[in-house]
Amino acid sequence: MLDIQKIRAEFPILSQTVNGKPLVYFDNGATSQKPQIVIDAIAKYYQEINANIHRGVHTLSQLATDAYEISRSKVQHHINAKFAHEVLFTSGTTHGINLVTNGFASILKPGDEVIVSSLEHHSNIVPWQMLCEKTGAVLRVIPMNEDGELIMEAYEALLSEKTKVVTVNHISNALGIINPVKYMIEKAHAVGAAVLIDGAQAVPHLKPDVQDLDCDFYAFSGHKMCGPTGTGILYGKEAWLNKLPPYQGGGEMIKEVTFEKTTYADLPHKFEAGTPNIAGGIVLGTAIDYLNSVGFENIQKQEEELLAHATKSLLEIEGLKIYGTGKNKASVVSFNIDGIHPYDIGSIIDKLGIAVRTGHHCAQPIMNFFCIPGTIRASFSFYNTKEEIDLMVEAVKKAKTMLS
Ligand SMILES: Cc1ncc(COP(=O)(O)O)c(CNc2co[nH]c2=O)c1O
Repeated sequence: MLDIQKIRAEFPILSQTVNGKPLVYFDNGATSQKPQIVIDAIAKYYQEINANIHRGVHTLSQLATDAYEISRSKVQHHINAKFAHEVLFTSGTTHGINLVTNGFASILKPGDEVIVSSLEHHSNIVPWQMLCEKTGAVLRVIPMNEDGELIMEAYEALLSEKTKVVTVNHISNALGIINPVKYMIEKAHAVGAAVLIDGAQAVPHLKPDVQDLDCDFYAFSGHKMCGPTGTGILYGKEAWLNKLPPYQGGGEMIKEVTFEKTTYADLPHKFEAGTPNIAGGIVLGTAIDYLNSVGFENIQKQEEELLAHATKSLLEIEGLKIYGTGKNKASVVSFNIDGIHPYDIGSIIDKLGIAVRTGHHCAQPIMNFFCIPGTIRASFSFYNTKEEIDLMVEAVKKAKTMLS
């Protein structure tokens, strides 16, 4: 059982006031808040071991290199990757997905098919559209139902020998729907397709096991899981990463450079050109240690209670509709109130200290499906409380009264 007040005391920002009111931070789907141990780790790096990594002969460089590679190893064990060199540091989910689509530009042929889902964030749609435009491959879309769930029968009907890639998010950022990714991966592999899982919204809530999932790629961002912005991970099966060409050219990613020919470094460095976000990569490991110290079972229990309380309380408001009513959900509630634009609700409750996100959440196809301009999205983390949800519900009622 989590001691929530003790947890909250570890997050300095949670004691902030906004517009003269206590901050109620319900935009965790956009980025999570950071515990003091993560904040301190960044300062500690720059105070004690800051140096460039991997080629320095001096002690500080070795200390920084060791810390960076220890963090890589922490990520490897956290996601249960077979090898540390299957774990690539990126600047975030978007970077990781683009690294993969860049690689497939030399693999896909005209007529090949890429399957995406209708629940995707733009970061897992646009790179694939760009890839299809470049290669003549065709994008296919898995439809969703009114509950915001992907229609598996339609997915299986889309699969064929033409399918070369299936890419889907583990959890939808706009609706909170948890997709049956293990099942989808099995079906994709049965036709010989590779699978990328966009884990951006999953890693704050669960520990992905990439070997159990058997996904070929798994991308996520550090900033969504109590880590620094500008950090992320792309996991790729060794065989796939050895097949893909480098994403960027430069220092670090080479074995030998001559004007006649350059040979590339082995994994993971082939995909890690230039000076990386050293502090961010090291502190991502600190964030992972922190979440594991809280315990994902505890996190999931707390967030399930928050989701249930928010869903029940919001539905007591007349004219309120929740989008994403499927049974398997993470702690996200997207909703609207009849006749009121989400932006108007969001901006009024902000004056009362309530931080939610309104709009299309970089998931415009979902909004088009529901024929809405956007939603009000409240996304909870383990450090939020039922009392905060009650404050949000009261604020929404006040906003509704003002706007009706
Ligand atoms: C499912 C999903 N995929 C990819 C991304 C891109 O991650 P980035 O590269 O770290 O930006 C996001 C960011 N989602 C959100 C960012 O702000 N509000 C959101 O819901 C996401 O939710």
